[in-house]
Amino acid sequence: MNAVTTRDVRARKGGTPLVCLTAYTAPVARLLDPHVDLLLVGDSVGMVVYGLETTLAVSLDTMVAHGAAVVRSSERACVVVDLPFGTYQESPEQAFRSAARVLAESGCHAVKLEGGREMAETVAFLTARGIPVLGHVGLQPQAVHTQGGFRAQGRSQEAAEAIMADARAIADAGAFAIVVEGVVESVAAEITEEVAVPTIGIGASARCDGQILVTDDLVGLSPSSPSFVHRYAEIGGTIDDAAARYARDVRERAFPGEGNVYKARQAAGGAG
Ligand SMILES: Nc1nc(=O)c2c([nH]1)NC[C@@H]1CN(c3ccc(C(=O)N[C@@H](CCC(=O)O)C(=O)O)cc3)CN21
Ligand SMILES: CC(C)C(=O)C(=O)O
Ligand SMILES: [Mg+2]
Repeated sequence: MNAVTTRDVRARKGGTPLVCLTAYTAPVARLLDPHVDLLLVGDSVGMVVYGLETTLAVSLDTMVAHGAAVVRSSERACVVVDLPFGTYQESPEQAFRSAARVLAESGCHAVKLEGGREMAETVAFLTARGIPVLGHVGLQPQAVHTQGGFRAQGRSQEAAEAIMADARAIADAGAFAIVVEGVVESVAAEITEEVAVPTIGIGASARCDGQILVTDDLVGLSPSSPSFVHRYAEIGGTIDDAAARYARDVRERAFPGEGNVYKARQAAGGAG
């Protein structure tokens, strides 16, 4: 089991900001693990890795497969796996079955689910039965069709109060932390002040107890990224350059060279 537990995450309320990133694959998990407190196997995998337009079509099997890869390739970070659309909203019992499968088959520490007051009963049901839950309020990508697209939430006083009530309900139900996505700074600040567990912001200002980003956005692998992202690298350009040089070398027969071929064995009795 990885070193950072969900209890450690919860205890960081008001302390050094929690460093969180998404990971979907073994090589990326291995690289990020020493640097972060929490690795999220997000259902954004559907958009980022599988080229889907939304996260809605991501299956539990997909989350289990990527979750297991990330768990196998990390030793420090707390690993959390998103429950995908349609695998938890129906009832607390459905959520428990889905979450139990994810924990058993991936080896992760916790699950994340989107939603506010309507999901509080489910969060309490899971936490009472041994499954730590990370909440997710504000912009909820699985609610893209009811929230009017991937757009900032809580801009009116009324909407801000609704998100505040959602965060409070999820925290009171036992979530160990809450992702707060796509809200203005004043709303993030108020939630962070009011709820007892850490807030982890994405596009929600610095007034949170931690931050999370999609790693492909961070490193410049996504073709485009939301405006709140800072691209710390441009890996896309590096891959483009490598592919262009490889293509040129193959066409010019400059690759493979002398050092890139298997040598025939000098065995007695001739070729082999
Ligand atoms: N690559 C990637 N990064 C993400 O942060 C991310 C995903 N994919 N997929 C799942 C969700 C969807 N999210 C998104 C997707 C798009 C915007 C976006 O385009 N936002 C606009 C503003 C839109 C508005 O408020 O009207 C922006 O410019 O930031 C934001 C969050 C966050 N998540
Ligand atoms: C953006 C984060 C919070 C997420 O839910 C995901 O990557 O799926
Ligand atoms: Mg997600």
